[in-house]
Amino acid sequence: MAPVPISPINVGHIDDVQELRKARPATIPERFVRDMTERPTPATALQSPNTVPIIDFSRLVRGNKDEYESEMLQLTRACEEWGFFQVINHGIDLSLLESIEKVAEDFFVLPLEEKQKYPMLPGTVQGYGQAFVFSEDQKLDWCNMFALGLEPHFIRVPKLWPAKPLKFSETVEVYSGEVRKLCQHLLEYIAMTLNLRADFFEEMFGVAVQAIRMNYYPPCARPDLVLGLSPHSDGSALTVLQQGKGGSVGLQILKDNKWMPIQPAPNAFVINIGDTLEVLTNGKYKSVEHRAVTHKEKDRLSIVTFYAPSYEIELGPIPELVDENNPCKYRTYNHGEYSKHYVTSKLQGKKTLEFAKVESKKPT
Ligand SMILES: COC(=O)C(/C=C/C1=C(C)CCCC1(C)C)=C/O[C@H]1C=C(C)C(=O)O1
Ligand SMILES: O=C(O)CCC(=O)C(=O)O
Ligand SMILES: [Fe+2]
Repeated sequence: MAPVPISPINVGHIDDVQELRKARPATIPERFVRDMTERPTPATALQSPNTVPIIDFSRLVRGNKDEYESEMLQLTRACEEWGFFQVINHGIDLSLLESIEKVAEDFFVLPLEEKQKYPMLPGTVQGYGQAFVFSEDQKLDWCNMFALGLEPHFIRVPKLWPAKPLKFSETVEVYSGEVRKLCQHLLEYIAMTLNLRADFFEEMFGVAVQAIRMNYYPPCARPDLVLGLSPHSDGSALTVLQQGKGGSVGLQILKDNKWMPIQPAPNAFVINIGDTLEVLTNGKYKSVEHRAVTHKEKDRLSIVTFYAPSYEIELGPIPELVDENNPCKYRTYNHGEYSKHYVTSKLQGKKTLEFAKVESKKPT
């Protein structure tokens, strides 16, 4: 008997949102219209746009004793209470931030046929398209994505690196090298806020996995009905997000059970703690749920770097961070398996982290 083909995932037809925007249909296609409970919150019900803590990186690196100590306190508070912070004076050349934004914009404005030379196939996470779609009846995000695995090199898929715009690959390489160093330094300071050795994470992570994802959100005639990106927490250890200049305010985080918009500080990166740090710190530092909303007239671009341990490592709560007041909440698992679980599950709040939770003991 002929081998039975493994059934491909049937995701149905996925409309490209930039093309939809150009066609301006009279109504938003049903697959993008969210159920009432999922729709963006009316502005009046949002948490006021309180700014997430701002960390002045230059004060950590070369501040005097007082500056260093107050910045470290701020960093601790950010990781414990917010799971999000913005980093200013990060030392990465602003011209590089402009260049990555420019090549990303130039990529997204290419004709659809050109972008579709690099398809993100159903069930995969690299290339151009929509990730995390696994069925025909799943709601779609009002977003076009382009994602590439970067480090270690074996996760690269060379045929997905675009030929146009000409400077795309070169710019991604230089930018990612700088963001990688920033992640390494931030993790050193984060380790020290936990009374761990500065090189603790660097040593544990091995050759860290790094990926880049560019998200483009065209304007939407009915931003009240759709989501730019479904609520989720990131599977990474750290995520570094650059928001395009002049775009709408689109990122929202779940703070005290209410959605709060994040107003980007000029030339800053938004950093968030991913699931992996939540597990390693036994929940002391939180990976916070976030989503993106769209705007009636403005588009928005975000350039996101995921930084995570090598797939080989086994991880679980750091023993120093577990005690009778903070009992072990997560099991030990292989990070490669978690990554696989993450990229094969739909974005659904913090659901993917259930993979790592220790089953709660039933009262006897
Ligand atoms: C669309 O992709 C993602 O959202 C994403 C995937 C990142 C990855 C690649 C694009 C290439 C292969 C590596 C990796 C899975 C990291 C999110 O990344 C999160 C999820 C995990 C797990 C993680 O480490 O970052
Ligand atoms: O575009 C944004 O602001 C959010 C992006 C994001 O959360 C992600 O890519 O994981
Ligand atoms: Fe995210």
